[in-house]
Formats: sequence, structure tokens, C-alpha cells
Amino acid sequence: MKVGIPKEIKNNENRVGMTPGGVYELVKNNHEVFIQTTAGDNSGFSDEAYVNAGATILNTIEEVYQVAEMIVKVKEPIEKEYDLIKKDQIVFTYFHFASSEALTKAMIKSKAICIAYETVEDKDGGLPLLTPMSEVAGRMSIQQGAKYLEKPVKGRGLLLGGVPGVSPGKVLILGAGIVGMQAAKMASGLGAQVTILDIDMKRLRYANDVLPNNCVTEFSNEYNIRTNVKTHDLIIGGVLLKGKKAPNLITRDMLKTMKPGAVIVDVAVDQGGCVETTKPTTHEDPIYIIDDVVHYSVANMPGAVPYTSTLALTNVTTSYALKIANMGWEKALASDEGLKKGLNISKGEVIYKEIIETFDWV
Ligand SMILES: NC(=O)C1=CN([C@@H]2O[C@H](COP(=O)(O)OP(=O)(O)OC[C@H]3O[C@@H](n4cnc5c(N)ncnc54)[C@H](O)[C@@H]3O)[C@@H](O)[C@H]2O)C=CC1
Ligand SMILES: CC(=O)C(=O)O
Ligand SMILES: [Mg+2]
Repeated sequence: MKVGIPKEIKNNENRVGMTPGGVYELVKNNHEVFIQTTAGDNSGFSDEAYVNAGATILNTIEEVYQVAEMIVKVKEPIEKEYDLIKKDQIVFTYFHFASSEALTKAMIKSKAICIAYETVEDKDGGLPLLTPMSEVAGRMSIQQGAKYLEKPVKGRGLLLGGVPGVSPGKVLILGAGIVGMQAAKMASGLGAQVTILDIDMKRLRYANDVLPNNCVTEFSNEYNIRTNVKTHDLIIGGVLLKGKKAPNLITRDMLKTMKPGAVIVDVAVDQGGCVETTKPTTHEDPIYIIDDVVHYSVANMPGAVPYTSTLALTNVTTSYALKIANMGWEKALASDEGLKKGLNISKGEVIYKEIIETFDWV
């Protein structure tokens, strides 16, 4: 199969869809790999390393999309890429369709085969291709939150860990999944007081078992959220309803009850966000303020730490890309129920029903 790796063009998206090691595996299996020049530079992989692994370097994004039977990338195609995608082309990447009706309509129109990393499942119903980026974003959410609590960047002027004689800050985490647990680990390590909420008692029991004593668990319901937002300094949004728009757990009216200068990092922004006032931002311009509450909602947080994120992502995506290339997409999906869950849109038809529900197309 001819596999194409374009350079990412979303704002500050520095990851790349495949490492030279992944290219080497594909080439060893008699596939051809075409990569756009400098696509790997920001992740630490030179054109030379890709050539040594057996790839052909192409000068433009247009050439990559033109030649490839399968595109392997990182972020959802952005508007400039819509028309480059061809009928029957396999596009293997994050899509997060529920957050963009425009992207969904464009991919339907393209008649491409859209296999979304974020809905591929493993045998236990876990999300193996989302997990490593949620680990990155969960850990980063505390770094970013701590930074935006500083006064010069409009925060409350609070040091999250406190100092001897001064209480630490309080962190509220919505969702005890991958993002939530990694955030709890980082925040508790800094010495903050952490409250983590979920609707899944199994997740809360696990959190209670493994997290240190400065983390407490509470069931997630409107009453507990309303009560907690008033007293916490930093809120992390890490909820997910697979394939669907995230629920608005923090509503506009709750902001007025929060401490002035409190920070919300809504990691769930890529599924539309779990805060009513969330709108996607970029690494270039990551925050905005509503009712004195700082909102950080960058939809590609891991793109800022590409040395870590490209390796973590491709550690898990490469074997699936190889399977699709070796078997063809139809046989590969038929042989693997979990990979089949990744098929969101195929040849103009929406396969993943949660997308249809999200846009009220039923
Ligand atoms: N902004 C970014 O750069 C990135 C965003 N993400 C996003 O972060 C979100 C979370 O991802 P994961 O942690 O991997 O998902 P996950 O599935 O591991 O965890 C989500 C948790 O939310 C819980 N939940 C569902 N409804 C809830 C409610 N009403 N209240 C409290 N908890 C609730 C679930 O029970 C589950 O434990 C996803 O939307 C994912 O796409 C992930 C990586 C990077
Ligand atoms: C999952 C996701 O949105 C990201 O890694 O950018
Ligand atoms: Mg206020």
C-alpha cells in the first residue's frame, strides 16, 4: 500500500503521524511510504532519518495526499485539507467529529474511509489510541493550570503547592479516567488538595485505592459540582462520553460563584468541552476570561510537547497502521472488533451512530 504522512498544519501542532521506526516496519512489509519534507523536524526526526528508513520525501502536502492510498496523521484535517482528501482514501487520524459538524460534512462529502484513533477500542472497551495523548494532556493540564494561576497571566496569584505556613491550592477534577487520574497524580505530587469526581463508582474506587491522601473522591452530580466550583482554584475537565459531545457539567451561571482568577483547563474541548463557556483555543492564544475565570481550552495540548507525544502516540498507532496496510482496511476491520469501532465515516456514510445523535440528524 502507498502510505502518506503529511506535515501537520494545525496551530502549533508539532507532532508527526509516524516515526522513522514506523516507516521502517511498513517498508519491511513491502509498503511504500511518502512523507512531506520537514514533517518530523519538530518531533526530532529529520528527512534524512526517514530516507534511511526507506521513505520517499515529497515537497508539498498536495503531492502526499495525491499519491497516498492511506494517510496517517495526528490531528483532524483542517479546512485547507478538506479538498485534498480523495474518494476511497483511508484517513487514519484523530477526528473528534462530535465537536465539528463542518468537518463531519466535509468528510462525508469526500467519500473517504475515516478511521478515528479516538474511538478504536481494545478488548476491555478501553481506548488504546487515545490513552497516551490523554496521559500527556492530563499531566500537562496541571502544568498549564499552575501557570495560569499566576497573577501576570490573569490568575489568582496562587502557588498551587503552597509553602510552609500557607495552604496549598485546591484542584477539582471532573472525570476519573485517563486525563483525570494523570492530573490527580501531578496535582497531588505538587502538594495541592485534590477532589476528583466521576459517575462511575469503579473509577472512584480505583482512584480512592491508588491516589494519595491529599486526593478525595466524590460522586459527580450537579449538587456536588455546584458546591465544589465555589471553593476550588483550578478545575480540570476530563470527562468523555465515547464519540459524543461532552456534557456541560459547569454551566455559565456557576462561573459567577467561583473565585475571581480561578482557572478552568477543559481538556475535553476536543469533544466540545464539559464547560458551557468552553470554546477551542490554540497554543498561540490559549486563554480567555469570562466572569473573572480564566479558561484554557487548547484542543491539541500534546502538540506542544512533540518529543514526548509523537513517540507515545506512534508507539500505539503503528501496529494498527501496519495491519491496515497489510490486510486492506476491510479485512483488517473485519479481523479486529476494536479497530472496527474506529470506522466513523465510510464512503459518504456515517457509521458511528453517536455522531448522528450529536447533530440531531436522526
Ligand atoms: N485537549 C487535548 O489536547 C486532549 C483532549 N483529550 C480529551 O480528554 C477527554 C477525556 O479523555 P480520557 O480521560 O482518555 O477519557 P476516559 O474515558 O478515560 O475518561 C472519561 C471519564 O469521564 C467520566 N464521566 C463521564 N460522564 C461524567 C460525568 N457526568 N461526571 C464525571 N465524570 C464523567 C467517565 O466515567 C470516565 O471515567 C476526551 O474528550 C479526550 O478526547 C485527550 C487528549 C488530549
Ligand atoms: C487526543 C487529542 O485531541 C490530541 O492528542 O490532540
Ligand atoms: Mg466570579
